[in-house]
Amino acid sequence: SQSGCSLFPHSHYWIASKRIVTPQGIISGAVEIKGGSIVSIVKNKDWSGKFKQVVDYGNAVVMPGLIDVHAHLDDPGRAEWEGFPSGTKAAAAGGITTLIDMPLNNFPSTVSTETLKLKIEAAEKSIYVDVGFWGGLVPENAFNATALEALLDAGVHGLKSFMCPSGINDFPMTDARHIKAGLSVLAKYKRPLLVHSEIQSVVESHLETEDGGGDPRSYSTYLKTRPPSWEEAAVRELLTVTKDTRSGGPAEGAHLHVVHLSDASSSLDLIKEAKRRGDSITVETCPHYLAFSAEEIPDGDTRFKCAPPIRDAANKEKLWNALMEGDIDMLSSDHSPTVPELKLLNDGNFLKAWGGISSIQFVLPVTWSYGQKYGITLEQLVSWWSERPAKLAGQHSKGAIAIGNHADVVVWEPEVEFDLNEDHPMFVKNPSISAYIGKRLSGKVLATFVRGNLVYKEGNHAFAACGSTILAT
Ligand SMILES: NC(=O)NC(NC(N)=O)C(=O)[O-]
Ligand SMILES: [Zn+2]
Ligand SMILES: [Zn+2]
Repeated sequence: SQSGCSLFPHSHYWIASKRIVTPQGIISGAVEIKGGSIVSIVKNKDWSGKFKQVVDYGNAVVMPGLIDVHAHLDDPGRAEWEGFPSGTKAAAAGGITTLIDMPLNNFPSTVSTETLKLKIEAAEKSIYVDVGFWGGLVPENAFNATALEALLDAGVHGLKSFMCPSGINDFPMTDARHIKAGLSVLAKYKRPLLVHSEIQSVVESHLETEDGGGDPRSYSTYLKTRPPSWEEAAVRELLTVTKDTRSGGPAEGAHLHVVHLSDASSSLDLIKEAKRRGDSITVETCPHYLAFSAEEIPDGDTRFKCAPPIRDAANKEKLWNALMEGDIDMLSSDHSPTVPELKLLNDGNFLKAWGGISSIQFVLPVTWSYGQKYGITLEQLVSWWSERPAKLAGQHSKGAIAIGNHADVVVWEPEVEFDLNEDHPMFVKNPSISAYIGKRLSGKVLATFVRGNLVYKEGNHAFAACGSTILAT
C-alpha cells in the first residue's frame, strides 16, 4: 500500500473472525490478504497462532464489502449536493467498498465520452472506495450506435434511462423505441440497461401539475400523484422489448434491470412472468421501501419524498416477501441527496420538494435491522448486497470472500445497537435531509477494507483517498 491509503499499512496479513461469510458457508478462521487480493482462506484449527500480522475481530462478522449499483454522487457540477469525497467516505463508513455512480444529477449528465471524462477526472484521487460509472441512454444518443459504442468503449458498465421525466434538464426521458435501440448495442458488450420504470399517465400527471387534489404537506397527496399504475405501465412497455434478450433473440447478451421497484403487485408479477419466459431481466428495491410505509410519514416531512414513492404497509410486506422468495434480486441505496434548501424542509411541500432519499452510509444496518422480523440471514445480505450486484456490474473479482478476489471486506457487529443522532459519526454531506436520522438501528460497521487497504475504522478514514475508478473493458 502507498502511505496514507490504509489505517493498517501492511501488504500481507490475515483478517480473523469466528463469523466469516463465504460462498461455502459461515466459517471461523482467517482470510489471508496479499497485495490487495485474497490469497487463502483457512479454518480456525489450521491457523491459530501461526501467523504474524493478524487482525483478530473475534465474533464480529467478516463479509464481502457491499456493492451499491445505484448511487447519485452528483459530481462534477453539483458537488454541494454530495460529491465524490463525502459520498465515498460515507460509503466506506457504511461498509460499501464499490459503488456504481448514476449518470445524472451531476452536471453535465454522463451521456458521452466527453462527459464521462469529466466524471473520471472528478473522481480520481478523491474516492475512498472503488467507483464505476453508468452512462446515460437519452434520446440524443439512443439511435446513434457509434456514440453509444464510444461511451461503452470508454468504460461505462452499462446504460441507464428514465421512462418519465428525471427532474434533470439535460437527462430527458426515453421510450420503448430508444430502449430497443440501446439494448441492441448493449448486446454486443454484454452489459445491462438500468431503467427508472415509471410512465406518467396523462390523467394523474394533471393532478401533480395542479395541487395534487389535496394538501401538499400531506404525504398521501403526493402518493396519489404517482400510483402503482405508473410502474406497471412502464414495466409492461419494457417487456415488449426484453423478449429480444432471450437466447436466440436479436438482443441476446443484453440485460434489463429495473431499478428501485416500489410496487410489489402487478409490476412485480409482470417481471416474474418475464423471467419465467426467459427474458434477461432483474430487479432491485431499496432499503427505504423496506423500512418505511406511507402511513407513518409525518405531514411535511419531505425527507421521505422519493420516486417511485414509498407505498403502504401492505405493499412493504409484499416487497419483503418477494425479496425473501428471490423474486427481487438485489438491493441498492438509490442514494439521491440534495442541499437542504431543495428539500423544502420548512415548507414541507411534498409536491415541490426534491425527490430522493439520502442513505448511503446506513443501508447495511437498515437492511439488517428491518429484516430481523423476516428472519434474514447473513448469507442473504451478501447475496442481495454483494454477489448479485457484482454480477450486474460485471465485477467478477468482487462480491465474495473467495480466493483471487479483491480484498474488499466489511467487518461489522450485527448485534450492536446505536441511535442515528449527532453522536453517531456521519459522513454524508447533508445529513439533516436523511429520513433515517433519529432511528435506532442494529449493526455497527467496525472496519472497511478496499483492495486490502483499511479505509475506514471506527469513525476514522484513511488519510489518502486511494479508491480506484473502475472502467469496463
Ligand atoms: N434525478 C434523480 O436522481 N432521481 C432519483 N430520485 C428518486 N429516486 O426519488 C431517481 O433515482 O429517480
Ligand atoms: Zn430513478
Ligand atoms: Zn436513482
